Amino acid sequence: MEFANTKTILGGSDCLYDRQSELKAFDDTKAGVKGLIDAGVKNLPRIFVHQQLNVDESVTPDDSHLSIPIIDLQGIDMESSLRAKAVEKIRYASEKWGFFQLVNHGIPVNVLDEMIDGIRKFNEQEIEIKKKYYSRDPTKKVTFVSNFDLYRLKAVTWKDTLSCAMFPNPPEKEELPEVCRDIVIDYSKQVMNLGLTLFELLSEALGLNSSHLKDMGCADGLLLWGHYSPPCPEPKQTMASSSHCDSNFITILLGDQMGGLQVLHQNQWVDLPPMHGGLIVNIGDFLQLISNDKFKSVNHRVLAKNEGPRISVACFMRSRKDQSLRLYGPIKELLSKENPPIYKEVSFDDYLAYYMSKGLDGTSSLPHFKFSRT
Ligand SMILES: O=C(O)CCC(=O)C(=O)O
Ligand SMILES: [Fe+2]
Repeated sequence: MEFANTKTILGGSDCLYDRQSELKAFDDTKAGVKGLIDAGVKNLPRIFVHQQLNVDESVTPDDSHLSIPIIDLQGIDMESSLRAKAVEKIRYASEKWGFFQLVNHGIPVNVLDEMIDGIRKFNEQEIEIKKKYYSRDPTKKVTFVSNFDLYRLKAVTWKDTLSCAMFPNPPEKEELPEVCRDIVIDYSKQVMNLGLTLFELLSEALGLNSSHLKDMGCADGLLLWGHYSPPCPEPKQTMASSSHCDSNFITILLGDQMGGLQVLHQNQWVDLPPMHGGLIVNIGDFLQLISNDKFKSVNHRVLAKNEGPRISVACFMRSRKDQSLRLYGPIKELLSKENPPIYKEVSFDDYLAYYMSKGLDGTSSLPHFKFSRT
């Protein structure tokens, strides 16, 4: 693959290039960013260069004021005072941070480690096997792809992703890659169970009946994304994930020990330090919408590193795909004269169509669905 000598078109003072061809050349390799490293690429191809990156303007929390809340789920089913404490902390975290970290969540640490290792094995196996999964077909339950929105992005991000739609209709076992199929099945089941508990706690944190969010279908679907970001030759010029908000209800995120995830809090990028055995939860746009802005879907991003690989697994809890036309609006029980609905009703499909058409440009899609009040 040739990146350096691609046709250059000069227009005005801007140096444009045949970007589409370079994107396509990269996509056609079906080998992702790992394929570039394997091919010995020493400089960052320009499709990956992000303009005006402020990667040095981040803060590493050294005091509790700037560290993401940690929620301990130990004993919450046995003791009502522990549950009340967890619910209160979840409410605070969901309102103020849109993110929290979970400990004692019930998924054994060896399962977490195996999940990370499964994604490593998938990416580090023979390219010919990986290539068979490379696809941008949204109807497929299992795909491997670099940058699902490759052709819409201003700059490509430094990562490859294995995507598995695991609930409500999981793929046949044989459809999942052999090197990680057992752990993908086991891990996603355990995350689904944890997700159900979290939706109970989130419902209670909103002052609703425990089963409210589950009954609305928030936990019907689970999409698992395993990200793999190999060592990057020029990490300060690109990102492993650009600034974005997730579109779904909640995301349950597992990271390895490399770090790199940052969350935008009070206008500062705050590092989320890796925590072995812990999980991260973040609120997505749809939960912000149905909670009428009580809970916040917050921008986050992942820095590229010159070491690695960095591996993470994001499980997106969302409604069933076959019910993606169901309309969601602010929950009636949360509304009052003082708290009128901020958003119109919208289906997940329509929301996603707008979210995707906008590309991950770092701005929220939510304002587009607000009632205009004059
Ligand atoms: O890799 C990470 O830590 C974050 C991934 C993420 O934000 C996403 O997949 O939406
Ligand atoms: Fe995300």
